[in-house]
Amino acid sequence: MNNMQLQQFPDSQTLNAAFAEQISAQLQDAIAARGEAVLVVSGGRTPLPLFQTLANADLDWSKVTITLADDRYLPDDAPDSNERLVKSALLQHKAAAARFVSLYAQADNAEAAVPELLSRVNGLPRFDVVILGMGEDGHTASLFPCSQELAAGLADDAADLLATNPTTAPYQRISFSKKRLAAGRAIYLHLVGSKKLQVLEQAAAGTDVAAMPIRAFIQLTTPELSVMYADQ
Ligand SMILES: O=C1O[C@H](COP(=O)(O)O)[C@@H](O)[C@H](O)[C@H]1O
Repeated sequence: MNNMQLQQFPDSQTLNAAFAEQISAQLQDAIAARGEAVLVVSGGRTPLPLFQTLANADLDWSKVTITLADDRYLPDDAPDSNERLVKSALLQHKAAAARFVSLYAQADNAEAAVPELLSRVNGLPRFDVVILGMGEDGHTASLFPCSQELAAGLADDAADLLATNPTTAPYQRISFSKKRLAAGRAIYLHLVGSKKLQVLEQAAAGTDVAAMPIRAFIQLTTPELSVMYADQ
């Protein structure tokens, strides 16, 4: 069963302007209702221009906590660290006042870092806005179809986060579980490029979540997944 809502934009500049406005309005509503807001973002290549736009949003960022849906298990100065991207593009300008919760802790490997990271994220309230990305294999966050940990990451009784070991992508990963992400008040999927739309259509046409983990979010009903898409 697919319940997603697709918002299609003529280009990514128009998408980013509208998306940043929507996100700030939802964070503002959360602050008005509960005194704070939690924003979960993704890494990879897609979100950079969105982050640059959102960083200038007029919002009381000091009441906003930002974390990542997932990260590569890398220190924050590594070129492929999602945290590095967030710090350099989103936690700037007005958004520099936000609190950032990192998914990196120094340990022998990602699995060994999980207990400390779990205690770091345990106190976070329900996420107000979750922005997911998607890979061409249908992975989202770091819930990869190829990884042995996928079932644990998709389980209804999953812990908030886990280490994953993709075999088709570099680096060990730390990922929030489907359960924790899907409990968000608003859940978006941010896609740019026709190849990504084809992958989404392929995902929407089937039901096997293990084959394409993004399906776990396409199937959500409360809230429905909002897809923000532009061809380029
Ligand atoms: O590895 C990752 O990939 C996905 C998709 O990234 P993109 O470069 O195709 O936009 C991303 O959502 C995730 O956060 C990241 O760790």
